[in-house]
Amino acid sequence: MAPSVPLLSATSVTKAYAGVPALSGASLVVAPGEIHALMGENGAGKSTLIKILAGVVAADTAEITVNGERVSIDSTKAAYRLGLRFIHQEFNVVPTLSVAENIFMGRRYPRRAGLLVDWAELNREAQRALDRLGIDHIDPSQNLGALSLGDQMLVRISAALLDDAKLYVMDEPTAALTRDESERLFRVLREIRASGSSVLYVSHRLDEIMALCDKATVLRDGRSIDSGALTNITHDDLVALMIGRKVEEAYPKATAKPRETTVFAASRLATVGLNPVSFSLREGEVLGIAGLSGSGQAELIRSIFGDAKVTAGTMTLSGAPYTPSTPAAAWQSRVAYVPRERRAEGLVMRRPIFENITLAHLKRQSRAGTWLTPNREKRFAAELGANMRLKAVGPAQDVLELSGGNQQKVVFAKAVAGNPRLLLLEEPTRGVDVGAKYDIYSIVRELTAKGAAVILVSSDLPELIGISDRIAVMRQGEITTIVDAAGLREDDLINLCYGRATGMVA
Ligand SMILES: Nc1ncnc2c1ncn2[C@@H]1O[C@H](COP(=O)(O)OP(=O)(O)OP(=O)(O)O)[C@@H](O)[C@H]1O
Repeated sequence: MAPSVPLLSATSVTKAYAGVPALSGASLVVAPGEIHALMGENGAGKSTLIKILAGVVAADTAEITVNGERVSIDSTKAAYRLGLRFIHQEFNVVPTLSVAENIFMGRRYPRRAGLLVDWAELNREAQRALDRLGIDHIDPSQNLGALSLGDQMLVRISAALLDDAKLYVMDEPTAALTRDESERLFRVLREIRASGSSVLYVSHRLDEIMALCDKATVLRDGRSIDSGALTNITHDDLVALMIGRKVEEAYPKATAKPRETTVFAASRLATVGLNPVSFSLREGEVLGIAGLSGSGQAELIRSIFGDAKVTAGTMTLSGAPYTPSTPAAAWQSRVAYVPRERRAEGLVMRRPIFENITLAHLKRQSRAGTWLTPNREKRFAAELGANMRLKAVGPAQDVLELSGGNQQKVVFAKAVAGNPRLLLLEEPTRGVDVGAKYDIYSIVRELTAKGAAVILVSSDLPELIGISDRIAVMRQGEITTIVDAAGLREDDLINLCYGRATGMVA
């Protein structure tokens, strides 16, 4: 049988930013009717390759064919005309327009008498697009910007699925989705494959890739290290390919047990969206927070971080009343926070790495009289960066220029820089590669060994079980139970989140 013509082939792709290579002769070949994973460590070059295919970034060199024909992709329009669709966090949305307007952006709106936009029909058509993903909780007439990140992603995906394209490129589509939403997306992706179109799928979630994808291409340092079917490769081999070393285990072992001293306590703490909750945390303890998204996790974290008006109840920190009125006050009390929406909340994109890391701590540091000078700041940031294998030219590089996963490492470095007593983590390893995840967990362990307490909100259940000492389950704004993490099984935790009986807790 003659080998089939690839749907897309990109070879000898090179790209350097200010002389620093991001891609050095990478290649990618996608066949018709397959789901193809694009994998690699943070900074390996995945996004750069995708942006080149999307016509957003110009390659220095590239040979690209679509259905066997040589093409040049010099604009987003050119990519669109070739039947390539991109679903990307950063592309193609206007938060101030409605969901329906975003879905139909660049397309002809339905009109009445050929003149006036028929808004009712536009909304109905948008609802039909959402229906394909089984979405019935999003109102097509509301502003896109008012939706959660997960819902915004669902809208983007619905829009891309409107017309029959050849290749759908998705960069971490499930990062902000719940388990159910992800499952619905996977069903649609399998339909796309069955219809003969293809999907290029970028993700750091190996389990997802193993379950969904047919083939994978692994990038490392801007080169394609390997490409092939996923049938005969193990999870561990894939990890080793990606990061060039073996990771022995997913979670570093705790070296110390939580101590007796209480660091933080909440007593009947409440805010809008959070019914009274009470719990306490000991030195060196990690309390995981599980629950379906929107169960009150964000409200709990914001209350502790001085970013939500506490309506009832009290908090103590190291035994003293703790009433942070602003996030700045929380930082001053050595309560640190890694937010989930790092772009919006965690970083000043057009400032250097070292400033981002030390910004929140400067006041206290200047009082203590240490690392005041920019050089000291830079050295300190460089050391922290090295601990986390931050891939950057140096501490003076602007955060904007880093890959997504490396930006997340900067947010994490900022949080640990002030030696926190209480560390609040919301999805701290989202978008972070397996090797760096391990490094982040190791730093959490180092902090707890020194006596810090951690509250970890995560939708990654193995991570919650692997890192936490105890797990509080939240449902409808309440903590319904707190269980020990040791020996807890994933499906028991899922059942607790959904409020189903498990037989394991009274
Ligand atoms: N606009 C830019 N200016 C300078 N350097 C950049 C820019 N965009 C990306 N880079 C660099 O190119 C390299 C590849 O980054 P890229 O975003 O393609 O990685 P990635 O594989 O998508 O990583 P991640 O998994 O973290 O998203 C990185 O070293 C990054 O710092």
